[in-house]
Amino acid sequence: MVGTRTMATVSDVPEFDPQRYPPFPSDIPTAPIKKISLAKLLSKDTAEIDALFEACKTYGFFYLSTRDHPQGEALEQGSLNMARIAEETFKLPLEEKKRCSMQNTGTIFGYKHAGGSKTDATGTLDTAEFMNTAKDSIINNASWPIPSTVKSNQDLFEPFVTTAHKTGLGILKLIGEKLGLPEEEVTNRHRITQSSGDQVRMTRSPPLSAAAALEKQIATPAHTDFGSITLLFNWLGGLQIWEPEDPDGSKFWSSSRHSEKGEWKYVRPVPGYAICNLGDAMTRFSNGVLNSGKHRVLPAPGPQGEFVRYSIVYFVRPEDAVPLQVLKAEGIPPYEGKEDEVVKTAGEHIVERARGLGVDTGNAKAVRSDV
Ligand SMILES: O=C(O)CCC(=O)C(=O)O
Ligand SMILES: [Fe+2]
Repeated sequence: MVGTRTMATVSDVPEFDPQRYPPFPSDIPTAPIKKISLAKLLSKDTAEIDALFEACKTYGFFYLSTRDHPQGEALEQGSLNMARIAEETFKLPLEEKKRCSMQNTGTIFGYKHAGGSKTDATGTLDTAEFMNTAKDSIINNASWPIPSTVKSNQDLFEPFVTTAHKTGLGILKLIGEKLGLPEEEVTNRHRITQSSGDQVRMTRSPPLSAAAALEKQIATPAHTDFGSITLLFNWLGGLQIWEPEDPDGSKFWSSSRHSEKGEWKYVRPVPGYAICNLGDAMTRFSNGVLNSGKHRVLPAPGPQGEFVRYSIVYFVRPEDAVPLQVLKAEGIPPYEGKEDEVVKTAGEHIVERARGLGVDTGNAKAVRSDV
């Protein structure tokens, strides 16, 4: 395989080419996250919904099948289209990528160059490039700058965004039902027509280097996603999730994720499955019942580490105007904080997170109100 790669000229060989990737090593411990069938969820299979709910209360991560229902097949095909566009996008001249930089949008939409954030206290820089395209640029004519490769492929973005949003929302509704939330409590917070932080993220990070320690090659540092649910497509390993040592020692898994005790476990990429995880908004809405799992990305281990790594992510987030507060339902412990606590909206929270990433959000509110 590698032989063919070195014989061909660089431009002949796509970087994103899952056919060429060797399997994930069989001798590395991986996180035991559950496989959930999209077809069974869509047919309201109660045992499958119970398994989904259990996954969301523990790891907050699960595999979602993409080959047992046409909706899943559309998602998988869409993710492949997105990854091919990602390769074209990252090859664009730096000026074109910087025209769309997060600094220019003043928010989390747009381009982040590799090395845009720190991965540890000694200032080691991350190695992943991101291009984030707002759902609202695709569906609702928002005027954020987008690169030429996204503009010329709007016809491929549109069905991917629509299907990913519909799939994510469908899962959120099932989880909401288990918590005792009426369906509209979930749907009215995630309408595709409303301004939100939903986005398609394309990522690219370099192969494993023998010259540096693994901890100095972090593509994306430890974080939790801050929306409601994330649909992730990756073809090479490298994603790790945090497994707390004693999750039952805390009242909820969601609080044990802050524990210093535990270990990072790789998530094996499995053909025919997306990886889904909940974000912080769901932990907040459910007062800690649901877990937004901590994770990070390293270069892929073993022979997979020879390849440039791409991933495609769709983030479903609450509408900008939604207050991030505990919801009332039978399955949610009542909020015990101050009644008069100032509650942030999802839109405000996003501006804060962007600032945390070093983005100058000085005029972010003015820009966002254009949407
Ligand atoms: O690339 C991956 O596998 C995960 C990316 C991720 O966690 C993120 O973009 O939030
Ligand atoms: Fe993430």
